[in-house]
Amino acid sequence: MADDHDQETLDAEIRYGSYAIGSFPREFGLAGEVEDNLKGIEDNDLPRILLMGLRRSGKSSIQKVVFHKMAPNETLFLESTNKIVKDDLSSSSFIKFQDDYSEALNRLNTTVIKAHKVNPDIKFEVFIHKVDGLSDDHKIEVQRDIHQRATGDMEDASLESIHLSFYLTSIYDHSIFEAFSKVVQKLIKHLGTLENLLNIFNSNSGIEKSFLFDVCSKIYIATDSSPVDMITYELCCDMLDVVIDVSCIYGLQEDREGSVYDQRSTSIIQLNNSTVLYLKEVNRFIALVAILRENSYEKRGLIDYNFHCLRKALQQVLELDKRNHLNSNDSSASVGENINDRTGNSVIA
Ligand SMILES: Nc1nc2c(ncn2[C@@H]2O[C@H](COP(=O)(O)OP(=O)(O)OP(=O)(O)O)[C@@H](O)[C@H]2O)c(=O)[nH]1
Repeated sequence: MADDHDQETLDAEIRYGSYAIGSFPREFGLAGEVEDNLKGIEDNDLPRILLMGLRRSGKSSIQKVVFHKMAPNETLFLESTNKIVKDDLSSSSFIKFQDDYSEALNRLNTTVIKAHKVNPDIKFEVFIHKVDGLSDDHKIEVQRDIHQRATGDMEDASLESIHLSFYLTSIYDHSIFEAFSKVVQKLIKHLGTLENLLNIFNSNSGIEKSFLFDVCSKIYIATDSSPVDMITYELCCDMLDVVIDVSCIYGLQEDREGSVYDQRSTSIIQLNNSTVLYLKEVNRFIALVAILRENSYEKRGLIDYNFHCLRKALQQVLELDKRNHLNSNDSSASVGENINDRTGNSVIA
């Protein structure tokens, strides 16, 4: 796919052999465990997210900020990457935000058409990146324009069936985490079940909003069915940061042994606006973070009990997925189906 493009203007790289391993940097001490978890699953079976975009469009920065906790301003010193690797699985496309994005749109169009020919099941996610310098009105205008032009190009090529999803992103706020969350959620087979479980938990516990977080990356892999607003998501991300940071400082033994996040990880933070943040460990990689009103928190025993039931149910779903996958050798399934199966099994569990 990349062979036909000019290396100066198109850089396609596989950043992650698998989402799971990529999302747990080794310094976090979990990569080995994830690898153990994935034993028995062929490398070829793992889902891949391919980041593509023009030179300096921000691909390395996104990877570093989302998965390696790099501070956004440190990305200013990142050097250009010169690798090009071809791959035909699940794909994400990144458009660098610039005044004239015609070149990026042309590249997007060519890439999508070629990739679709190779594999009609590829999902395309377009990140309109570096929008931090734009006003809110301008952002909407740019998104509408890019959406119209990109889908118009697809129609001209008689490929109306290709669905492009668009996200406005920046590494300087939580928009990149939110966008990545939505991309990853499309790869989760049992998303509906997870969502239902969270709905039941919320309604029986007086909780307003709850998220299942991939602890290391702060991507949320599922939430209840009420709409997500950015402020709530940011608050939950901050809660997770606080818990991990405090654990890093006070939770490790003197020889720095042990994990900063384990089954004892739990935290309640009461804010001065009658809101309570509630965090609990679900498994080695996933945490539940919920928001509730102070008066609902009076029934803490009930919430803890409901969480206990939720945790068991979530673990069953994740375990079931993993077992199903390991038992399934159906090589005839479409790539899209495989991606979903795999992710539900091993990537998130
Ligand atoms: N304002 C702003 N700058 C960004 C954002 N994301 C990345 N950048 C900057 O864009 C520049 C290029 O980022 P890289 O991550 O190196 O881009 P790349 O696409 O990996 O570049 P190549 O490896 O050359 O293809 C860096 O100076 C980043 O700090 C963003 O969301 N907003």
